[in-house]
Amino acid sequence: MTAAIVGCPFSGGQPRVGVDQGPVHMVEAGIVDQLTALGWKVKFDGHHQFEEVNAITDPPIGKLKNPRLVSAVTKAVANVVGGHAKMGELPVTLGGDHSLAMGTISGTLDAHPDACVIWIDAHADINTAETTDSGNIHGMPVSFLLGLGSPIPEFSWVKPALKAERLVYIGLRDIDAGEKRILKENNIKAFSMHEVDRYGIGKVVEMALDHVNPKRASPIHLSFDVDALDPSVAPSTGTPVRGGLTFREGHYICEAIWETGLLVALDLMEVNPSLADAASVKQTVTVGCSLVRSALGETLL
Ligand SMILES: N[C@](CCCC[B-](O)(O)O)(CCN1CCC(O)CC1)C(=O)O
Ligand SMILES: [Mn+2]
Ligand SMILES: [Mn+2]
Ligand SMILES: [Mn+2]
Repeated sequence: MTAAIVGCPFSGGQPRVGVDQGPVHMVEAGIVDQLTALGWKVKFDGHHQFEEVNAITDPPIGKLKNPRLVSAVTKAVANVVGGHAKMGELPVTLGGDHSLAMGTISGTLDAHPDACVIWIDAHADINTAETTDSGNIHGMPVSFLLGLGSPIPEFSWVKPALKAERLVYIGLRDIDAGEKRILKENNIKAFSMHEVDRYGIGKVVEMALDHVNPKRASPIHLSFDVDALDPSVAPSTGTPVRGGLTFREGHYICEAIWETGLLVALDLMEVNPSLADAASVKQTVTVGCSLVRSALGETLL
């Protein structure tokens, strides 16, 4: 089995400096060797460079910031991820901000049209151009993938290839008013931290899989935003929210999804190695690498 590390040093979907260095720190922490030690054949052809894309002038479109940059980069990522998937490889995309998931999931759905998406996050990332308050596109990728909101010409390449019933969230606890409306209107299944507390992570993952993958027959794209974890576990991230997943809950999700044998793509997003002291940065990078290993088969026994 081949894992393709897709390093995406990209921060255009949000305003905080540093999240583009997330992939660099994870590779420097040894994720390639760690996956090789697990038995994976690992492809890493260097981090994807987006400088040439940075050059374009890119005034906001409505509230959306860096729209042309985000569109161009995520389109490139879609081609890269889709290409690896079509070669039967497992793309492991290291972010970089979560707007990248517009590209990774587009790529996965191109190769695996019947894939389902399990989105681990404190946030729903489902704002449309009409509902966003920040204009930061890392809060919007899911709306593009579902084809919600008014079409934006600069994003016309994004096909609404994701069906609402093929999407499930775990870890939600900071949802904007507009997003709450969108989740309800589209009957999107979401297990917030309340459900995690109430049922326990084991039952929540089982219910999430029962919802999007009842026969355990569809490929799974796991999109993991490290801010789903409690800030005490992953402090160095752009939009931390208290009351998150424990270290073990985060790892259980990855272990349980690996156990299905259905994982076809993984995103590990929003590690920003410039937002905390050295020890906290190291902790966050280390947790990110550990989650990737667990999603790719590392077990405790
Ligand atoms: N929903 C937020 C946060 C998105 C986070 C994206 B990520 O990939 O990290 O999941 C806005 C959050 N909002 C900002 C102002 C606060 O007062 C309330 C929360 C947005 O900017 O759309
Ligand atoms: Mn590549
Ligand atoms: Mn996110
Ligand atoms: Mn988030």
